[in-house]
Amino acid sequence: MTERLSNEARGPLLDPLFKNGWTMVEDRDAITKTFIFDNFVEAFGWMTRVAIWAEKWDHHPEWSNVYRTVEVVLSTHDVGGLSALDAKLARKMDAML
Ligand SMILES: C[C@H](O)[C@H](O)[C@H]1CNC2=NC(N)=NC(=O)C2=N1
Repeated sequence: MTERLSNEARGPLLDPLFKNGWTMVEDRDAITKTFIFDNFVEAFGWMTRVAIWAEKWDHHPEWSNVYRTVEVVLSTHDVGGLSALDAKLARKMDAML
């Protein structure tokens, strides 16, 4: 069962991500990061690899791509805010760079 992150759970899950370039979205319980690649093929290839995990975990990013830049926002729509799944997907995105 996915649930919104408690205050106690946030530090351990989110602080490592904040150290890695993720930030909170203003006025929303969501995290965001902008990834810049060498070129479009690198950007889209990374998105494709991430998409396979997103589908496997049934947890999907909000993201947009312009040329070699990918802007990502992660939040759990079913609970109206951040859950452990967002931290898990963020870690996978960083690991797949
Ligand atoms: C029915 C399906 O399992 C849900 O709608 C899933 C799909 N992907 C999802 N992705 C995200 N980011 N949040 C969700 O709450 C979510 N829910």
